[in-house]
Amino acid sequence: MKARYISLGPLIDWRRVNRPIDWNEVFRNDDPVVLEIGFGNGEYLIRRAKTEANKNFVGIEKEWQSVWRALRRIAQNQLSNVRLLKADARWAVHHLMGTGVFSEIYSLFPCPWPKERHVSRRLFSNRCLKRLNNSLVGGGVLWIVTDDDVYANWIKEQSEGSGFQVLHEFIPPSFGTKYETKWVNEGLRQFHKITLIKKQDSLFMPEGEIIVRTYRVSEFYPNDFYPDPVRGNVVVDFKDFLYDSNRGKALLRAVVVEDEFVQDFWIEISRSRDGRWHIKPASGCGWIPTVGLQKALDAVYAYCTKRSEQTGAAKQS
Ligand SMILES: C[S@@+](CC[C@H](N)C(=O)[O-])C[C@H]1O[C@@H](n2cnc3c(N)ncnc32)[C@H](O)[C@@H]1O
Repeated sequence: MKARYISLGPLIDWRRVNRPIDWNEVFRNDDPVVLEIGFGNGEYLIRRAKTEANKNFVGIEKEWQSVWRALRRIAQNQLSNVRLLKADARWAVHHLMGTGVFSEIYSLFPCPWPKERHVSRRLFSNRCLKRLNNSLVGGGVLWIVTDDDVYANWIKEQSEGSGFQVLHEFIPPSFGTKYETKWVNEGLRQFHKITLIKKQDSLFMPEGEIIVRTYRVSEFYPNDFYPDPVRGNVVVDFKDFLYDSNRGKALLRAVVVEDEFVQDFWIEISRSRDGRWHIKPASGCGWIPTVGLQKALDAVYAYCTKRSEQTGAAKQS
């Protein structure tokens, strides 16, 4: 059987590029750039990229399988005007997108998270809408299609003070995506379309770039290791702790909640050749450099330093 290769070329490795991303540089032209959030299998994104060759298309999606399917479609259609980001949009819109860069942003059937306790997981919160306003060009349009009445009204409420004029209409199916087909098969004949037209800047100040510091401590005491949790705008809880004395390595699991964004990752504390201990987020956990992640590292560092002082003093006395 003939092997099939799918180029990873259209997938942007956002850990290695300058942020915010310079789309003119990425596409090597200054054509308008359109962003789709949560593209799923990418049917609509690819269809538009094929028919609107004078525009560039960027898709964000958090699931690998979806990204993979979209990459396959890009390869099959030999498209050069599409790029994909495998990222959580709740983080990416704040850290990767830049200001005044998109002519249009849209999302088809975003997860409505209907349960009250999951409201914080919804995309298109007031903070997110303000940020999306910033990343649109003047007069740019953000539109969202949903089957969910509650979610449609929630988005309208969230748009308060975001600099958008809001239009609400009902439209028939026309996108041909997996979720549209699913709802049509379940009998739905029309969907909510919320169109937000940028009328003024939202005055939202983007957060600065976070640089994750690696800490060094001279002593490390692994017994009963439990740094204090962090409370406030950012919530950090420390969970499991694993220690391997032979390898001089410990792993501490941290759960960081900041705004609508949750990260669950391991912090590595390892001894280097000079005998000192390094505290850093462990590689391979898919963490993202945020204020919350920095606070988690700060808390571990503060705890290690405090224990080092206490235990050192106890040893001396
Ligand atoms: C209900 S599906 C809709 C998919 C597609 N637009 C369609 O119409 O078939 C929602 C999609 O958004 C993606 N998604 C949900 N939350 C996301 C987030 N925070 N960042 C990026 N993608 C997200 C999901 O992985 C999923 O593919």
